[in-house]
Amino acid sequence: MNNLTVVDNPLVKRDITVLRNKDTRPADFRAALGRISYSIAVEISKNFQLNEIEVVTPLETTIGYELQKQVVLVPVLRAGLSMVNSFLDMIPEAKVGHIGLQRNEKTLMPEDYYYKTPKDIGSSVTIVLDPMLATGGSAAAAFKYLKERGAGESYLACLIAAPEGVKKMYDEHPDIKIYTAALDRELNEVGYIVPGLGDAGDRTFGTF
Ligand SMILES: O=P(O)(O)OC[C@H]1O[C@H](OP(=O)(O)OP(=O)(O)O)[C@H](O)[C@@H]1O
Ligand SMILES: O=c1cc[nH]c(=O)[nH]1
Ligand SMILES: [Mg+2]
Repeated sequence: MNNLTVVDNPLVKRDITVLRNKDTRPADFRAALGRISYSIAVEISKNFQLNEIEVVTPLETTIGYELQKQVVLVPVLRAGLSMVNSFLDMIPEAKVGHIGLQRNEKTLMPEDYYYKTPKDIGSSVTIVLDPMLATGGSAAAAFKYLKERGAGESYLACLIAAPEGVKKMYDEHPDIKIYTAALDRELNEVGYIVPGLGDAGDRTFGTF
């Protein structure tokens, strides 16, 4: 599907392996997740438009560049939080909104518990951060909320995507470009991505 870019990079492949390993402890899990997030941020930033500006070096005046649009990062709580610092390192001028969603373990439907996004989202580039795209219910709900508030140019940054989630996003939000570090085989009978990495929130914060 043309809404999906799988970031192809040897360091990302190595770090996805660290994340998949069931014996990786939370500190190493967070570190690998942060390193992959840098690569995803770079890939997404290739879409950004620039304004030319003048910059005065110690020697002369020359052409420089600034981002045309404000960037708004929107981590989906909880697991998306672990991607924020890497994106902010790359885009320090970005604003950060938050969306709280938790999948109901029986119905697999997302249940919302928190929203806070900047007012000028309509003129910004919005990047939703969530390491896991499983059924796609959470991502689709996040973009529904953001579009209701006027979001325009928007991207989804994830680490592992399932084909089911990519399809749901394509069906409901075909304008959203998804960037992932891996496209996995399928969802299992309880809605987990396989081979996957388990529950990203639990593995990030040690809540198992
Ligand atoms: O595509 P979906 O089927 O909606 O599943 C993906 C969602 O599940 C995980 O969050 P979870 O509900 O486990 O919340 P948590 O981050 O607080 O653990 C993940 O971080 C996504 O938000
Ligand atoms: O495999 C999955 C599916 C949803 N959420 C996760 O954290 N992992
Ligand atoms: Mg979870």
